[in-house]
Parts: sequence; C-alpha cells; structure tokens
Amino acid sequence: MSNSHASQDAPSRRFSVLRNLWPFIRPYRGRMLLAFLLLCLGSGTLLLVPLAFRDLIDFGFGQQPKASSGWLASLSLNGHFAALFGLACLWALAIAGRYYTVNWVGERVTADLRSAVYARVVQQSPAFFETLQTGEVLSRLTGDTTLIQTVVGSSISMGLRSLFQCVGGMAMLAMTSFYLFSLNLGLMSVLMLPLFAIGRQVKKLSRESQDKIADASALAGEILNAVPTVQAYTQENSEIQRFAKRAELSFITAIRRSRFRAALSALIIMAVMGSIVFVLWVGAQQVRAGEMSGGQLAAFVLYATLVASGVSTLAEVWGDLMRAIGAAERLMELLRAQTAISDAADGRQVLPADADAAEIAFRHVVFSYPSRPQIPALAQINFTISAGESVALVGPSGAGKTTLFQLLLRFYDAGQGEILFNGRDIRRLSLQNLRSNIAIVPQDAVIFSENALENIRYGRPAASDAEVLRAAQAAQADEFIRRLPEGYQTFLGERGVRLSGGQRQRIAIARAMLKNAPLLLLDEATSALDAESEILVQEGLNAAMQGRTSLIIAHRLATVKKVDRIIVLDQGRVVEMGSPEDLRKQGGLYARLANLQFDF
Ligand SMILES: Nc1ncnc2c1ncn2[C@@H]1O[C@H](COP(=O)(O)OP(=O)(O)OP(=O)(O)O)[C@@H](O)[C@H]1O
Repeated sequence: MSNSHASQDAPSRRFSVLRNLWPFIRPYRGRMLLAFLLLCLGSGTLLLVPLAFRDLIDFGFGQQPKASSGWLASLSLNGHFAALFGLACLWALAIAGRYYTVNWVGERVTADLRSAVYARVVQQSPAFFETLQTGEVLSRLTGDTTLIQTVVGSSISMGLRSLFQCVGGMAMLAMTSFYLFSLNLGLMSVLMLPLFAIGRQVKKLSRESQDKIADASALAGEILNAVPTVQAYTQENSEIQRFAKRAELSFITAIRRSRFRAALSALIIMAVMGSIVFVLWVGAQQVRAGEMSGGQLAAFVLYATLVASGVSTLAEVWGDLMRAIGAAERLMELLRAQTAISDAADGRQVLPADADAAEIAFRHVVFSYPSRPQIPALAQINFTISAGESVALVGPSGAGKTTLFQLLLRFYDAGQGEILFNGRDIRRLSLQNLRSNIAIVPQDAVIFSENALENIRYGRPAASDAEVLRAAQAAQADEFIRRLPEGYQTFLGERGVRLSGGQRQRIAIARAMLKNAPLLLLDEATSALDAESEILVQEGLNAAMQGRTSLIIAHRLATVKKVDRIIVLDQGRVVEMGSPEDLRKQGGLYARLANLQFDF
C-alpha cells in the first residue's frame, strides 16, 4: 500500500494525528460539553452506589448510626432500597442521555469527514489516481471513517467514564480502607507491567490488519469493474483465488491480533480478579477481627470491581484509539492531498461569456507524464487553431493525441511552453471557467447510473427537457432512446451496461452538444458506430461543429476527410500540418496512413 504509515513514530507524535479531527468536532463542542456533564453526573451517581450498599448492610438492619455516618445511615430498610433505586434511575438517565449525545456527534463527525475526504478526492487531477486505486479510496471512505466514528461516538466517552470510574473508585477505596487499597494497588501494578508489551503488539497488528483489508478492497474494486473481461478470458477462478489469498492474509493478520488481544484480556482479568480475591481474603480476616465492618468490606469490593471494570474498558478503548490513529493517518493523507492542478494565485481570469468560438495556440509545449519524467510525451508542439476551424489530430498509436487533449483540459500542466485559449494562457484562467468552455466526447463514453434524460443533461444541468431532446435529436440518439422501454426515463444501468457502444457514444455526443461550449474535443467520437449510424452521427457532429472550434482525434481517416486542417503527430512531435488535400499530395506520414486505409 501507500507509504503513508509512519508506523514507527513515537506514540505522542502519533496521538497528535487525532488532533486533526478537532476541526470536525469543534462545531459540535456544545454537545460534547453536554455529554461531558452527563458523564460526570453518571459517574458521580455510580460512585455513590457502593456507599448506599455499605449503609444498607451496616445500618439497614437496625444498628444505630453514629453521628458521622451521613444522612443515608438514618434511613429505614425501605428507605435504603428507595435511595438505591433512585440512584440507579439517575444513573440510567445520565447514561442514556450521554449515549445519545455522543453517538450523535460521532455520526455527524463521520458524515462530515466522509464528505470532506470525498470532496478532496474528487478534485484531484488524474496523476493522483495513477498511484492510488479507487478501491483503496473507497475502503478509506467507509472502513477508516467507521473507525473514527467508533472513537468519537463511543470510545472517547467510554474512556473518560472508565477513567472517572478508576480515579474516583481508587479515591473511594483509599477512603474506605487505606491498608487494603495500598495492598491492592501494589499487587496490580506488578501484574500489569507485562500487559503493556502485549498491548504494543496488538497495536502493530491492528494497523497491519487494516492495511490488508484495504489491499483486498482495492483488488475487488479493480476486478469488479472488469468482470466481463475477466469472464471472457475465463479468469474467474484465478481472480477468485487471488482475492481469496488477500482475504486470507487479512484473516491471518486479524487472527494474530485477536490472539494477542484475547491473551491480553485473560491476563487483565486474572490480574484484576486475582488481586481482588486476595484483598477480599485479607479484608475478611479484618472483619472477623472486628477491625472493619461488613458493609465497609462490601463497599470496598464494589469499588474494586468498578476500578477493575474501568481498567479493562480503558484497555479496550486504548485498542480502539490505536486503530483510529491508523485510520486518521490514512484519512488525513487524503484530506491533505494537494491537487497538482489548481487555480494559480493570479489565475482567476475568465473568458468573456459570449465567446462562441475559441482560438487555440500551443507555443513550444513540452510535456512528460509525472510517472515517466524522462520520456517526453509531447516535444516542442507549436500550432494555432483559428476560431471556428475544425482540425483533426492524426498519428500512430501513442503519438500523443490524447495527451494534447489532457493538456487542453488542464488535467496536467505543460512542463515548458504555454497553451493559449483566445489569447490567454490557460494557467491564468480559472480552472472552472476553462473547462466550462470545453465540451469533450471521450473515447470511452461514460454513462452514469441515471436515466437517459439526466445522462444527457449532465452536459448542462440547467438545460430544459426540450433542450435535452434537441441535443439528443442532433446526436441521432433520439430514435433509439424512444425505443427504450421507458423512453427518456429509462435507467441506463451502472456505467451504461444496458447500452451498445454506439448508443453510449451518441449519448456522450448529445451531452457534449448540450454543453454548447466554444471548443469541442472529439476523441474518436464515432469509433463505436456502424457505417449507417456513423453517417448519421457525423451529420450531428457537423451541426455541432458549425461555427465552433473543434479538435478531432481520428484513427479512421475517412471520418475526418472534411476537416479544414489536419495535424499529424508522431512520437510527441508535429510532423505534418495542412489541409487533407495538401497532405495527401505531400506523400508523408498522413499519405502513407491514408493509403493504408482507403484508395484514392
Ligand atoms: N498516464 C500516463 N502516464 C505515463 N505515460 C502515459 C500516460 N498516458 C499516456 N502515456 C504515454 O504517453 C504517450 C502518448 O500517449 P497518448 O495517449 O497521448 O497517445 P495517443 O496518440 O492518444 O494514442 P492512441 O491513439 O493509442 O490513443 C504514450 O507513449 C503513452 O504510453
């Protein structure tokens, strides 16, 4: 997985990761305060219960209280029980109130955190997704945020409650019988020491286990997106095994963690119970010798149990905290991700809204993909496309045609040189404005799990139904959409699996037409069409290209016979440029490619 895990950091540094969650908790600090007050009330009530028991045992049966025994001591037997019940009710209400409040904050914070991480991820440039698989992002968005929810929504309050219980319980123990308290404390601290070593191991394994789960999700995400290919190559079994292997790895790590955690629990219980039993035995001797009352011993045992259960909860909370630290680290990494492409400080210019055609100029553009800095994908690209011109980009596979589109859309920035849109450097334009002036029909038409109407409207969300229909008609999509079971309201399935390649492409063309942007980028827009619909779509495209600047990537040269100009790219360089006629006459790369595809 990623290199993000500062696994060997000092605990204090790692704890500070949790501080990054504060901005998410801050807006709800009022509720947190309320929860804290309820927590104090609950813990206070709980700590009074053993005292009520002590008085019940010592005075409820008729013994005369001493003046120093407090008002509870003078109650009747029924009164003692009523007092106990009253305490229990108060305790229950305080617990319910705190549980609700804290859970509310936990759920709220998680939802906010999820949205913030998602918003950050969606804004990343493609370079980000070259290194991080979407499955992993999903695992962080769901699994890791749930861990945070556990901590904010329960562990913190459980931890505080247990801490109160422990500290308060110990104070009461000391007050009840200092001798027995010191004995108990001494014993426990000796027994607890080995537990820290095991706790450390649990922490390490927890993180490993989370990583393994994320690995498995990443793989599942990738394969589920490619099920038809997997099946066509009959690789189901090998994929099943590959996933099973990863799932097995996460199981093994999780089980190792559970083993350590189980041992930890057993040791804690043994240490705690062992010392309680021993102290009880010593206390029983004292009661027999008349040095202590039965009620006092009972209160002591109850306090000791409170302290013990507090300690074991604290251990559990500690484990949750450790897991949450790992989760917070991974989430913060996403939250802090800086997109490589953003508006420059001086780059918020906008193009005039009435521009209906765009002039594009590439000036000495040199570019290498960040993952391959040594190999230039584009080298010294120079050309100008006048407003309203239609230009085809032609060249062998890997020549850099798609890369040119990527740079125009500013998915990446050119290493050297500049790209001008209506005379302005695109890096000076606001990203939003630049992209709103470009409509693209990509090679792989993307269909969202929505109906046909909304899929086309994606091009311009404010468009009316009538405008959507007009765009669909122009893109020759109207006829097939009307034949779908519910016409424009037909749900197109996730990623458009219920459409043919050509139909998907026509939806994408309609979407781009609806956007009505001055620059139209078509990436092999008619590649998935049969000859007949190709002619139809071509007509639609011609209409869309009218008066608009268009840049068309074409493998099949027949589709671009009518363009004004052709730019021929080879290995990242412009090797020829001119009208289709001129290029054919020149007898260069274009003429060679054209001769291969059709006879003149
Ligand atoms: N994300 C990427 N990271 C690194 N290199 C890339 C990336 N995308 C493309 N390339 C490389 O950049 C070069 C140009 O690719 P590009 O996709 O622009 O070619 P193309 O002309 O559009 O090819 P095709 O017609 O096959 O789509 C190729 O050598 C390709 O391997």
